[in-house]
Amino acid sequence: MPVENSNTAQRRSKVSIKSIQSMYKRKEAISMMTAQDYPSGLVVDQSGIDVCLVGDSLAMVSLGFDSTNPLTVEDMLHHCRAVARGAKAPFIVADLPYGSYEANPDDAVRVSLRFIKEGNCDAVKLEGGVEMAETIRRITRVGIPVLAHIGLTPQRQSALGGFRVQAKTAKQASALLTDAFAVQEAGAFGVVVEAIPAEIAGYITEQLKIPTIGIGAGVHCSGQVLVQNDALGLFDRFVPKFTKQYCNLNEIITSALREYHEDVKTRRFPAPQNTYPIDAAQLEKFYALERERTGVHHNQQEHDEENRTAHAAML
Ligand SMILES: Nc1nc(=O)c2c([nH]1)NC[C@@H]1CN(c3ccc(C(=O)N[C@@H](CCC(=O)O)C(=O)O)cc3)CN21
Ligand SMILES: CC(C)C(=O)C(=O)O
Ligand SMILES: [Mg+2]
Repeated sequence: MPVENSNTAQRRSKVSIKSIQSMYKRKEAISMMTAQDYPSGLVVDQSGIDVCLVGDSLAMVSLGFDSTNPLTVEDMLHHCRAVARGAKAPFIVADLPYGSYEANPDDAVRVSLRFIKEGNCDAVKLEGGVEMAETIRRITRVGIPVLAHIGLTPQRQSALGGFRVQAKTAKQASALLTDAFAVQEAGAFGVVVEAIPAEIAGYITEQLKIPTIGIGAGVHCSGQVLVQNDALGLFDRFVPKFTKQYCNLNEIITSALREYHEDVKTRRFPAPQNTYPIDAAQLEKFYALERERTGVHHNQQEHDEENRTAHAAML
């Protein structure tokens, strides 16, 4: 099968904050997908997706934690750098890790600068509404675009009582709208709205003059985001209602690895085409050297015979 070489494939141009704003103005839906390493960043790049989120969900999908909270800044920077090597064209947003930005705006500015300077990202994302407005203002003031995240904020799952749908009551919906206005006013270039009723997300989208990026928030948002592992069927824990699984990579990969395992056991792999030859004269010479060294006569036919005997004994 011919494999498209990324060196010869045409490179699309870099998505900027300006292109995001122009998509929003044209009412063109913004597509965003997470990535956590070089290959997952590469496929986000190759599939034409606009925005690549290095989501802290990687704590769960790549590192196997039960929540996003244990992820450190150093962990996240390591993943961001790998994603950036693969996702050349998409606008790259880094999720600020839990505990790195909440205590005060100075911390938030410092850590955000690290994600631009050392993480090779274009923007940062942080969870919170009204209470994070001052922090968002401070980060944007030093020239770093901020994506806000309201509704289900997974880093606060303990206070929320788990990964629960938000804004299901009129009062909570009003509070969420207040959060949305606050992050917009603070200078966020967009806001992720997670796990809220579609009508509320649609209403917030109408009210704002910055794009809403929905995950479990219905079709009326300005854009959509999914965790790549969920979309590809490469995660073993939960399947949120809002996920659309486009393929089942877990199944495909497991069956491929089973086949490999069988090939090794049955010695179908490696086949001659996976094997390096040696010039016959050189091989004869080598055996001659060995005869001299050991005094034992040894040739390839004998060697093959030994292998067959050993294999038969194993079965
Ligand atoms: N793989 C993965 N995908 C995600 O979307 C994701 C993560 N990890 N980690 C961080 C957060 C956690 N998220 C989640 C996790 C579970 C549900 C979930 O199970 N929701 C229930 C509804 C619960 C209720 O009744 O309110 C569902 O059935 O969709 C939702 C969001 C979203 N984020
Ligand atoms: C689900 C998205 C929005 C996220 O925050 C993540 O992947 O961490
Ligand atoms: Mg996140």
